[in-house]
Amino acid sequence: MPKRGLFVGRFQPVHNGHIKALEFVFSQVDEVIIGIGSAQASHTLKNPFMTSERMEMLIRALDEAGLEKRYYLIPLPDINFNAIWSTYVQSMVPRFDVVFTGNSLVAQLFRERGYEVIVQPMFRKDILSATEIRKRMVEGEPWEELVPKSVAEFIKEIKGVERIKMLATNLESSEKELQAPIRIPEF
Ligand SMILES: Nc1ncnc2c1ncn2[C@@H]1O[C@H](COP(=O)(O)OP(=O)(O)OP(=O)(O)O)[C@@H](O)[C@H]1O
Ligand SMILES: NC(=O)c1ccc[n+]([C@@H]2O[C@H](COP(=O)(O)O)[C@@H](O)[C@H]2O)c1
Repeated sequence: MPKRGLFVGRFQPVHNGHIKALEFVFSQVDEVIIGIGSAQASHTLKNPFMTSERMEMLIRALDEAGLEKRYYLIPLPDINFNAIWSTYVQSMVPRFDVVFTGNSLVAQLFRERGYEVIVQPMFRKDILSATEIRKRMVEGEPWEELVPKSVAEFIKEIKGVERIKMLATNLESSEKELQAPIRIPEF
């Protein structure tokens, strides 16, 4: 039976840290299950990309990195119920033997269910973070060097930066509306 590893992320967007982490995971097991977390979420500043777009980024980036082992991409909508989350994941994906993560909550939830958990190495977390990349996109700073070339091209194809900027503008104007003094209409 092939040894399978599970790796969960939101991939908003896929970046070079994910690929480095996945290179490590691919080196440890025969097959990799990649769970796409918060799969229901899109069009928000924290989760701008749809699951279909995140899948396309992963396919292109893994191809670019020459990671040719068998992998499965499985969307995982949030259930906001930590106590049963690992059991829920188990019900959504094929059998796996070991979990790779750098997220301490994910590690704890799987360890408590008896799974082997390997904390994967982190690479330049100061800049290789999706939060940093989204921030740079909103602020018009260079972000392309932090993601695989194929992902940068794809984000341009789908006008991803324009989407994030629009989401930031919408948020700013709704915050302004909330702060505006309440005017009582005169009758
Ligand atoms: N720089 C990195 N090096 C190695 N692994 C990373 C890096 N950044 C994230 N990961 C791994 O990816 C998984 C989380 O994926 P996720 O898409 O949430 O990344 P993120 O960059 O932390 O996202 P966000 O900043 O949007 O919260 C975790 O297992 C984490 O250990
Ligand atoms: N209760 C839950 O729904 C639950 C618990 C732990 C992790 N998760 C998800 O797993 C993913 C973990 O990825 P991050 O490392 O980006 O947090 C996220 O999508 C997160 O929402 C969900």
